[in-house]
Amino acid sequence: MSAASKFIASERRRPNTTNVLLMLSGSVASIKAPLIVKELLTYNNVAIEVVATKASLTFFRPEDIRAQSVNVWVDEDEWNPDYKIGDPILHIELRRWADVVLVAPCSANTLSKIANGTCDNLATSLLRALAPTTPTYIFPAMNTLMYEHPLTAHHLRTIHEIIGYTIVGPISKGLACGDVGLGAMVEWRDIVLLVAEKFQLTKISGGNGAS
Ligand SMILES: CC(C)(CO)[C@@H](O)C(=O)NCCC(=O)N/C=C\S
Repeated sequence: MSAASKFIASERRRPNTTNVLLMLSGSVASIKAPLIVKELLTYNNVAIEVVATKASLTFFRPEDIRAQSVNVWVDEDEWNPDYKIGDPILHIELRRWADVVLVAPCSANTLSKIANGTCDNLATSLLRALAPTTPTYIFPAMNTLMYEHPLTAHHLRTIHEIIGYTIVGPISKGLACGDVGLGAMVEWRDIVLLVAEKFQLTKISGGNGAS
């Protein structure tokens, strides 16, 4: 039984739940992924599925997310040798399931793929099949020199104007290579707050409230 056949959107929907699809790409900022997941799970009625590009796996440990009972889907989960017509297709099922998509972080490479309609992995295939009506937030994260490259502005303009994605950040701060400048992903807490506000999420009550 392939991993993909385990995910059928219609079987995964729960009433009054916000389905958050977190997409990770090959920016160092993917180190923040477990923190984003952990914080999202402090809210009521939130379900999370994570889609990781191959390059993003350099920066975080999937078990740090799977340990929180959240799936981390990778390219290998999409197709398997016994695929047959009629089997569920993972990027389609995940696209059907998502109420909101966060590309956090969005690397220069994934940004380029999105802007050009390239769909050569699970993440970009999902975005390529996504309805423009699904709120999608792009969080660029790259070195300043990459961010200031003319193609970055072109790609950002394209995905905003043609597809309608919302671009959030980047911000200026210390970068992975020691540079300080524009290109850092917005703070992971602010990513969660954006979703919480947009979907009027409420914090799970109880506990010592120290979260
Ligand atoms: C890595 C992190 C999250 C630490 O706070 C922040 O610097 C950031 O988003 N950087 C953008 C990615 C980066 O730095 N790229 C690599 C070469 S500079």
